Amino acid sequence: MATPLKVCVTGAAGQIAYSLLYQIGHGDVFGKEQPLILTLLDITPMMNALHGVVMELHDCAMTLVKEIVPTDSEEEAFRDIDVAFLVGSMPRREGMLRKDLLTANAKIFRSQGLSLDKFAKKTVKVVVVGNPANTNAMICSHFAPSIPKENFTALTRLDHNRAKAQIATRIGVRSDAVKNVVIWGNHSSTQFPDVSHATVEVEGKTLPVYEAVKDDAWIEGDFITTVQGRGAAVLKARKLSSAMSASKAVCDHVRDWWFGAPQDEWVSMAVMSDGSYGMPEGVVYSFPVRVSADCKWAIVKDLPISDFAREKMEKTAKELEEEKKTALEFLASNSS
Ligand SMILES: NC(=O)c1ccc[n+]([C@@H]2O[C@H](COP(=O)([O-])OP(=O)(O)OC[C@H]3O[C@@H](n4cnc5c(N)ncnc54)[C@H](O)[C@@H]3O)[C@@H](O)[C@H]2O)c1
Ligand SMILES: O=C(O)CC[C@H](O)C(=O)O
Repeated sequence: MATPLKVCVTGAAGQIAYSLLYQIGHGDVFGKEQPLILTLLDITPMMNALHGVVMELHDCAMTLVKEIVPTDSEEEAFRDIDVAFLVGSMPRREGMLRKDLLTANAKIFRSQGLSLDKFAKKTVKVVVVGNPANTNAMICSHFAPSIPKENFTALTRLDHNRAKAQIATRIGVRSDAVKNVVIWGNHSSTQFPDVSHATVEVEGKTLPVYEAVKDDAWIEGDFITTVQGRGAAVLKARKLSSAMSASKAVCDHVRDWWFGAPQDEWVSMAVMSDGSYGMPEGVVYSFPVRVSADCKWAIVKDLPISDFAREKMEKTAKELEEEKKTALEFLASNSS
């Protein structure tokens, strides 16, 4: 049997983790042959609830899970880990602005960046889910300088899945018939869900999405605002943020990173910008990426960009630059 992979989930007593942990333990992310050691981090007041989650994980009788370590210590949670799912943070409640989250959560990601730098393997792969996910990933990477920048990503796969589902429903096909949508930028209401390069298979024929939908006004209007506002709409309806669809998307993101995404398709991942498409370097920006079987992602280059698209891509980039400035200034004046 393979050596166990050491995987950490933070926010392990929260609602996303409650769905996510079963999927990881069941082999949906790292495969059905990969044994796992799970380290579960949450804050001290949540330790009782976390013990309940551990009891349930045991009761799932999952053959791949060799050991479960619940803890409120970052050192214990991150020591020698291969993969980190950074879910733990305060979610937005109704009435809160995203900006409120920035300062509430920035300190968490500074602390976790510093601890990853000290305790995790240098090859650790990190996906940040806790909001504002892109900027939290930037902070984490900033405070973990000994870990390569390409090992830090943030989740925009939920937005990617939402975009695919909206198009598939509109055309009346399965969601896997829709390929190569792109989420550009921030996991926020400024994100740009773009289907100008996307295709859909309808009755055995591959068509551009624009041609199959035959309603440019919808694609450039309601489709975009629906995807941009989907998280807020779920929050309004449930009074809690999306957890089932978020955990499914986290699994899609890390499984594709681990095993490679299908070669005829790209996926959206928020990664450290290298300036591609003229977007600013040093912010964690969602791009279309191809992922190879050796766990390496690469931004898809040279897609033609219309004036309509560029304006939207720049707007979301500007928001990320502002978030970065606010977060780093806040952390500089709040040193503990
Ligand atoms: N990127 C996305 O697509 C996406 C989608 C949905 C939700 N989210 C975000 O994911 C985060 C978690 O959502 P949730 O619904 O599971 O929230 P939740 O409140 O149910 O759970 C969050 C958990 O994190 C824990 N936590 C807080 N500070 C911590 C710390 N320093 N270390 C470890 N754990 C800590 C809390 O105690 C809690 O158990 C939120 O920020 C939410 O906005 C992101
Ligand atoms: O707080 C929000 O508006 C969004 C919550 C979450 O990130 C989502 O996309 O479902």
